[in-house]
Amino acid sequence: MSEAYDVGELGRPGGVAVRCQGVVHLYRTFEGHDVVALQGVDLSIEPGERVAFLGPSGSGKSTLLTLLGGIQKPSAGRIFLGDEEISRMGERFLSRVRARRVSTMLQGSTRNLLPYATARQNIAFARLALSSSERKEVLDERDLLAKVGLEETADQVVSTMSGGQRQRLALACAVSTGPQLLLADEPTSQLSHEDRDHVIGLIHDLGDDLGTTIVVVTHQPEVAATFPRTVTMKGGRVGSEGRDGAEYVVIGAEGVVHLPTHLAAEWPPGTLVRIEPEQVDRLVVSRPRGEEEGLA
Ligand SMILES: Nc1ncnc2c1ncn2[C@@H]1O[C@H](COP(=O)(O)OP(=O)(O)OP(=O)(O)O)[C@@H](O)[C@H]1O
Repeated sequence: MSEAYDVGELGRPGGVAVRCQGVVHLYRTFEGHDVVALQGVDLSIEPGERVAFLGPSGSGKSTLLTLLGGIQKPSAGRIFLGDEEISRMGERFLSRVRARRVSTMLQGSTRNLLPYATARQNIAFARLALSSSERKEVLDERDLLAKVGLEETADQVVSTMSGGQRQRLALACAVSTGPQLLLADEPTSQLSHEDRDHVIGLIHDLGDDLGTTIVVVTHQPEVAATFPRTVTMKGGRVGSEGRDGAEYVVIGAEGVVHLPTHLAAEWPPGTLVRIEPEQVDRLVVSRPRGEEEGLA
């Protein structure tokens, strides 16, 4: 692998752009079958943008998040953070990206924390890979714990904390390295409404303060509604996107367009349609006359 990557250059304060080109990911099961989790994801996220990934179970949200976080490498396709292609980086560089530039909160707070350590010790552990000069650039531990409302709990052991406290600590650990990209898989599932709103509010506050690019996977409409952009995964691809409350379907590879979910049952696979350009920015999709009656 090239020695040219300067991971430090990825790490200027603020957010980083994320770009996926034709990303495919397969899992090999114990039985030797291949499961296609992602089948051609094209996606661009601007520096500092905040995006919620939505979609049915199994549509590939978590897989995409782990690829963006450099936890797994895609089977095919390319992923860029800024100008650097993480899908081609060797493990040595990738581990530095993970330690300093991208933080991933996995699903379930306990997977992100050391249960028998205190809040303070967890933050120290998350920062182990930072150099002494990098440590000077990141938020002071006391300020960080105060930001997430845990200043009184600094010396409390994680296993004695409530679910909301743990998730706030997991967030503090994730941002303690000053990442340019924060990825969070279902950070508010299994929390009370009050804790959910608190954690999501903190994620947005940190985005406001630090300019971090933020991607959150969620099944909760209340959480998705707080994000200016939503990306809905469908069958391992980006099916649709929401921008400022309006929903758009996304033209995929080879011009493929997913139907809006509420129409998919009415227009099943195999339905004949005619596509006519009405204007340069307007297409009309229609079934040939009589086709409606012909459908089951
Ligand atoms: N480790 C694995 N081994 C084999 N198949 C896997 C593995 N992880 C995920 N998959 C499969 O890949 C596909 C995408 O899974 P993924 O977890 O990314 O979807 P998801 O949209 O995050 O689902 P959920 O909302 O349930 O978390 C699914 O078919 C899933 O069964």
